[in-house]
Amino acid sequence: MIDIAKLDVRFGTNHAVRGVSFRVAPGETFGLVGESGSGKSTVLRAVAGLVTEWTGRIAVDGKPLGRQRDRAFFRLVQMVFQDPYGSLHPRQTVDRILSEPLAVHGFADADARILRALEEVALPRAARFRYPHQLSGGQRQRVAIARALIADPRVLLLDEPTSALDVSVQAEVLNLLADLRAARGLTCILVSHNLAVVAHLCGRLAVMQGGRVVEELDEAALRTGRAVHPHTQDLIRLSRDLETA
Ligand SMILES: Nc1ncnc2c1ncn2[C@@H]1O[C@H](COP(=O)(O)OP(=O)(O)OP(=O)(O)O)[C@@H](O)[C@H]1O
Repeated sequence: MIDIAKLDVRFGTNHAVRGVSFRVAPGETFGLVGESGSGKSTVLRAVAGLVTEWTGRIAVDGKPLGRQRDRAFFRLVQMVFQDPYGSLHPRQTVDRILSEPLAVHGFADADARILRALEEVALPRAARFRYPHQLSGGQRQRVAIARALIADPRVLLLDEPTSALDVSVQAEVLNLLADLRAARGLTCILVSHNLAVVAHLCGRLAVMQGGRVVEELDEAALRTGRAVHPHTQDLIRLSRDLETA
């Protein structure tokens, strides 16, 4: 369970997130959608402990989080970023990339876990000894997902996890994420500017504009296309345009 109440984030004079509140039930995938600069990533990064200039309340599994997080938190809550090239160390093999979190969290069965993780994200065993530049964009994102999951987190924060990928592999990675969160019972927040991507994975979502949540939609509203806020209508039109482009 993730509980966010009256979250405010300021970067100097820029009031980036303004009183955002929502709850994510255990095992649910909640979407945050909105145009560029609306504050989606900042909300996610505050939950992840990567942004510390926030006020309000963030709680995971009933436990309120402080601005500084400990090692136990980073085992529980993991994040996948948009650009796997940027988030994977270019001079580390996949084996090293996957070994590091296991060493940090003191796992003794690293070898078996790495092989299981590769299988889980449908990468061949041979990928273990490759460097990021020797993999395709989709394969790199699979490595980033494997790294996020290798120490068995409960919460997965996904920041535009498919937008840096070719259209042809976006659906593959989205389907992989859907399978993994179901198999592992993960609680997820998915951020995207593309409502179609969010609707694919999320039963509920919040629409952000100018740092605020302007509307929360559930599955029924998504299915019927009912959206009362004009900004949501704009996002629906935009994602249709992206689909047909
Ligand atoms: N580290 C930072 N320092 C200063 N300003 C920041 C920082 N991170 C984000 N901002 C500002 O906060 C606002 C919200 O940015 P944020 O990245 O959360 O938006 P977003 O909706 O995720 O946009 P995008 O889809 O383009 O990533 C923007 O005005 C941005 O410039």
